[in-house]
Amino acid sequence: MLLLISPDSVEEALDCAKAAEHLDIVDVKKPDEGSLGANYPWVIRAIREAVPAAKPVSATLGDVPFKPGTVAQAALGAVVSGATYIKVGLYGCTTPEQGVEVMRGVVRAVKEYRPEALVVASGYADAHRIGCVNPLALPDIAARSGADAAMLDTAIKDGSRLFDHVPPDTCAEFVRLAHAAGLLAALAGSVKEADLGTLTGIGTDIVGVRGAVCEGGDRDAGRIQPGLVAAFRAEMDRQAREHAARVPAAN
Ligand SMILES: O=C[C@H](O)COP(=O)(O)O
Repeated sequence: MLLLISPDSVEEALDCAKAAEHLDIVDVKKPDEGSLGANYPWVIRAIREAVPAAKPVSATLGDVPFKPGTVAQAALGAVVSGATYIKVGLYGCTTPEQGVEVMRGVVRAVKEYRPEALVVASGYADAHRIGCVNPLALPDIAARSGADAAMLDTAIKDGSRLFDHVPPDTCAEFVRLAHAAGLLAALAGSVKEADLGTLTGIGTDIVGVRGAVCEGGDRDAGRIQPGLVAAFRAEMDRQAREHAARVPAAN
């Protein structure tokens, strides 16, 4: 399982760089503009320069409306700025067809510029609270649009967590559907160390985290702490070892 950490500024990205050996993807966002809030192109560029070249930089395009042209143009902005994972929060899409239309535009904009970049279609575990597409529709939306990964995060960061809205069995089904379609499966939403055993067990490819590695567990007021990133990674590695010992045939 890969660890994606979401700094909100160049300063926090430098803290991530100090813990670079413990993380896999640096995910640029602007949490004060929403759960998948988009940051400025110059911040993406500066963060790309601040973290080791071997670590991919991801950028979120925002909790986007159903405006496929607008979102495709934003996607090009993110990839030109140096991101090689492009994450789209399908906030304003109420049907799978709308999601596919938005994602097709993003995939074309990104892949025409940088074919090896990965496109991530993200839905929301608490979709029922905001009226957007069902979490289990995401793997199909991602596959039909040519994206590389399907993801879930929480839209409303009020302390409720991924498993409060999408229980582990349903997350397992999400991962199964993504893998059956040849996609990576990414999960996030106030994930804590205690969730890592379950996330490992169901075969999650990428876990996205912010609050759990911020001072005081506070994703808004707290800053990312390199020591917390290292501790989170140590627990991930411990869970991976335990899982491998339990299910040797799968490894
Ligand atoms: O993509 C990952 C998210 O930023 C997760 O943030 P969170 O752990 O604070 O919910």
